[in-house]
Amino acid sequence: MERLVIVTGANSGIGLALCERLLTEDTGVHLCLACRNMQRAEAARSALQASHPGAHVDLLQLDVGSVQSVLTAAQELRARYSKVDFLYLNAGIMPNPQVDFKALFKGLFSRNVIHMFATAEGLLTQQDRVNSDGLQEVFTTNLFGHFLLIRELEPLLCQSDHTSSVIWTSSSNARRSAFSLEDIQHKEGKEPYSSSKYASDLLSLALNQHMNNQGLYSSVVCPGMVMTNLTYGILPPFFWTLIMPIMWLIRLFTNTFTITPFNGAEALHWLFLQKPQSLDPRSKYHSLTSGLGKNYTQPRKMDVDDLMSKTLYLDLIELEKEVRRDL
Ligand SMILES: NC(=O)C1=CN([C@@H]2O[C@H](COP(=O)(O)OP(=O)(O)OC[C@H]3O[C@@H](n4cnc5c(N)ncnc54)[C@H](OP(=O)(O)O)[C@@H]3O)[C@@H](O)[C@H]2O)C=CC1
Ligand SMILES: CC(C)CCC[C@@H](C)[C@H]1CC[C@H]2C3=C(CC[C@]12C)[C@@]1(C)CCC(=O)[C@@H](C)[C@@H]1CC3
Repeated sequence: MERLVIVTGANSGIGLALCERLLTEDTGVHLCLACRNMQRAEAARSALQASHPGAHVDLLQLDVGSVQSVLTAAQELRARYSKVDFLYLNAGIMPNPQVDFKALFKGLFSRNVIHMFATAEGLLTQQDRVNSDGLQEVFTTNLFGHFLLIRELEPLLCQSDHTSSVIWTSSSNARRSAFSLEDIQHKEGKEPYSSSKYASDLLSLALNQHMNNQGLYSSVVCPGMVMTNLTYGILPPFFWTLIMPIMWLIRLFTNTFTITPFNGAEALHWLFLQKPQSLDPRSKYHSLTSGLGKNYTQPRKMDVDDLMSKTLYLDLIELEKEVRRDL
């Protein structure tokens, strides 16, 4: 039977590469590209249909950073479809990133150099802002908008005799110490990206605990270090041109430098082929590329605990009530 796959942030980078790979895997797949910019979404659909003539590709206007847009989009999805098989929560932002060059230089000569290149731990800060809903923008885009979308799509995701998969594009940059239950939106700190990605790891665990019995399974993925609009935004273009040979060289020493969106989409594609019941809710599934260019997926245990994940889940439900009240 035709499987319906919704991908947020599908017009570029890892999301678009995933769509390409899914159509190559299964020409019968029914894709829905959920994007904030319809011109870019149209361009993505044209590219997909050029390489896969006759492919079934729908478009949906969705800005996950806006509560009203999520509610409107979910209503449209409920009107269009009777069930959802895969929901890839892939849209994400890292606004105004700043590289700490002092830490980078220090790290280059430390024993942690590989870890530093794999996770960017301690290297990056961002400048967040408050959106028109009065919420932190990174938190809303990377986490809360997606949470609301799942809540709104429960009738399509949770059905008897049917399982559905929700797959978060998280990151190895997710770090417990960047996240606080006292400040889930990360209003205070300078690492909203890391905080939001750690929150997605916690939330995925909670979703499994609350919703597996309704047929919904959640997983998290790290695509590795991929050259996309998000990464190109971190340094000026001339700098990237300069260091690109170094990036390919680093790839020989770490399997996390997947570099191309096709490689980065490896774990997202791999999860499409698995039975959701067979997956480990406490593992993050990493896209990896060997020095010789072989792609593979590897589960790695996450630094998450049940109490934190449950508390975050309840806090998000509370926040959801508040934003609905304020609409
Ligand atoms: N690149 C990397 O090395 C890594 C990336 N990731 C994650 O992968 C995911 C995909 O990013 P990547 O492909 O790298 O980067 P891109 O910038 O290429 O893709 C991000 C996508 O998200 C969309 N998006 C951003 N904000 C919103 C919004 N408010 N509503 C709807 N869509 C939105 C973008 O749309 P638009 O074109 O309109 O901006 C774009 O399609 C992100 O979640 C990112 O955090 C994780 C680890 C590493
Ligand atoms: C001199 C060096 C060759 C310069 C490269 C330094 C940095 C700009 C990169 C080193 C590690 C990279 C990295 C990311 C972005 C660019 C670097 C900081 C990510 C943060 C991109 C988004 C993610 O989610 C992470 C998994 C990436 C981890 C590594």
